[in-house]
Amino acid sequence: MNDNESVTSSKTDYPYPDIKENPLDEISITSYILGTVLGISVPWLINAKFVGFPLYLISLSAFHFLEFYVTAKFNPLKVDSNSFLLRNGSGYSAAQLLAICECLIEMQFFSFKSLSTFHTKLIFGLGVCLLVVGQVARSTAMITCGRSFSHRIMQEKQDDHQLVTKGIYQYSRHPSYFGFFWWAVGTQLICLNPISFIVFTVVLWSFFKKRIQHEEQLLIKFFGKEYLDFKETVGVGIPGIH
Ligand SMILES: C[S@@+](CC[C@H](N)C(=O)[O-])C[C@H]1O[C@@H](n2cnc3c(N)ncnc32)[C@H](O)[C@@H]1O
Repeated sequence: MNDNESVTSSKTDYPYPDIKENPLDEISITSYILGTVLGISVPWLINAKFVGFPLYLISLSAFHFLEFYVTAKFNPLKVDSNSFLLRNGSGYSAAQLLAICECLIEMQFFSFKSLSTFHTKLIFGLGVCLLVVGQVARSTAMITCGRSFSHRIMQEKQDDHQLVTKGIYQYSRHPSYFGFFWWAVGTQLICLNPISFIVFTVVLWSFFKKRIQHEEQLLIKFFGKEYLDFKETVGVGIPGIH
């Protein structure tokens, strides 16, 4: 076996992910914790006073696991321990903490945290739909974009960076942001969290608006008219972001 063969998977052309960027102890512990949260939350659904909270924990652990898994499977050259997206900035951690505290406090002290009325059932049902659509869109976008996807915005065009306009990109030109936004809004609807619903919607809307503007300036620099034509014909799917 020569040096090249020793680092190349026999099933794909991809070199093995960089081991220095992928501390195996950290990755295995993170996966274990996410699996534990999922493992505790699934049986909790059966006897929970309010199913929104364990369902939220399930969607949160599945989301962060899938961020790493899909990157590792479909874009292995870009996978690293940050691919779980758990270190997604202090604002993101604070928002998730707020959502957990709000849900637990309101479950204790407020009667609206139950699926006993038509309105709460409707909000909960809408939340489940949004989080499923959001998660499917997010993971499908990462798979479709493949090697051109990166959690960090590329400031320089990489040799293997190709403009993706097919598959789910025919319906949204930023399907992973579309997915993230609606998934996050959906999580707050299933929790029946009025405060966090407003906070998540406003903060994520402003975040993606700025991010898309910045990302598109670079994409126009990389792909010129090809990107301008794409921008002209395909929308984003987040209200107020064009
Ligand atoms: C976090 S990914 C998000 C991709 C896209 N904005 C989305 O929501 O699906 C960011 C990277 O994807 C690249 N990117 C964005 N749109 C792309 C497209 N249509 N084709 C190829 N690369 C794209 C950007 O250059 C950036 O480095």
